[in-house]
Amino acid sequence: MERLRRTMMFVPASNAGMLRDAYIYGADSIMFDLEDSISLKEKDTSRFLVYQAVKTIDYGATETVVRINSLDMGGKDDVHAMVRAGIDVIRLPKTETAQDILDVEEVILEAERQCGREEGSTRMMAAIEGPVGVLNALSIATASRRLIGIALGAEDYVTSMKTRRYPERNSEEIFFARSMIVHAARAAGIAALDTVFSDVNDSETLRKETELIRQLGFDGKSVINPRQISIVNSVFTPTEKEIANAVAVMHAIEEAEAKGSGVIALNGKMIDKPIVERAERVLMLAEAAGVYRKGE
Ligand SMILES: CC(=O)SCCNC(=O)CCNC(=O)[C@H](O)C(C)(C)COP(=O)(O)OP(=O)(O)OC[C@H]1O[C@@H](n2cnc3c(N)ncnc32)[C@H](O)[C@@H]1OP(=O)(O)O
Ligand SMILES: O=C([O-])CC(=O)C(=O)O
Ligand SMILES: [Mg+2]
Repeated sequence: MERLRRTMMFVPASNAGMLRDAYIYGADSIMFDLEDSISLKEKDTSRFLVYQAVKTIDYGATETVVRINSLDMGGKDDVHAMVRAGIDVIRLPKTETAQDILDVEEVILEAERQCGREEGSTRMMAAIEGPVGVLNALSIATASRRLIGIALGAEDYVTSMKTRRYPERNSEEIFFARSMIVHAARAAGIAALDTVFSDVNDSETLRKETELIRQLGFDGKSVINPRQISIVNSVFTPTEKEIANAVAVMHAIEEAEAKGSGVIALNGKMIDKPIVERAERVLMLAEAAGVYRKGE
């Protein structure tokens, strides 16, 4: 079954209390940040705090991700510590080329060998946060078998594009980047993850933005605050109506197949292979989210 990645919550690694409690809020993944939310002075202590947290806290089914620094800014030490601690996924920020991925992968492999961790078991994801990365999205997404997904980092992206974010105007300034990322991820068969929404008090706009990215085909979104989790999770969880429709589609196609046909009408709408595939995916996501059980 596909792993749910509806929400990936950033947790500043300098905050021991947040590191301890981060998994209780129900995000599918938690992402310890060693990069831009950490001041230069705090980098070493933050790395040590995450190392201790990942080694000693049982995060249960929650996926653990760490956002490292670039390799020339402490990223090598980040990778070694995180691989040793047993992190699930290493996220490379500001990825520009496939070579960036290969360079980090080399350090990961070296770290796995040094600490006796199974080779290949540390997964990776790449954040794309600038025009070069956006234009290279497909080669980045296909650079390594370790990659579980690619993500947009829109705050850095709009800064390098000399604009800002306009969530109140349908975010047209990031539509091209989002489209490139979702296409590259789908072409590579990995997850597409959207960027953060930074106004933690504006739940209405967050919901609208999440509905838009679901419409574009994304799997989930990064969040920065526990209050954002239930909103994003609910948008990415199939509704009762969607589940009932998917079940009806599966019944209809079974009926058609029993009669030797691959097409049938359901309430006036044609059902054939791609519609059945979509229904199967709705049921798989619903099952993974615990709102549906096969056979119901
Ligand atoms: C562009 C980028 O790079 S984005 C990625 C980097 N940025 C980050 O990681 C920021 C993460 N988020 C935060 O630091 C905070 O949520 C802020 C600064 C945005 C808002 O802070 P606050 O207004 O204090 O948050 P709020 O009052 O909602 O906090 C409520 C509770 O949730 C906890 N909490 C808030 N954010 C987080 C988080 N990201 N992870 C874990 N716990 C959190 C708080 O510690 C607090 O816990 P408590 O009730 O036990 O004291
Ligand atoms: O990756 C993210 O969503 C957060 C981030 O660093 C950015 O937007 O620049
Ligand atoms: Mg960024």
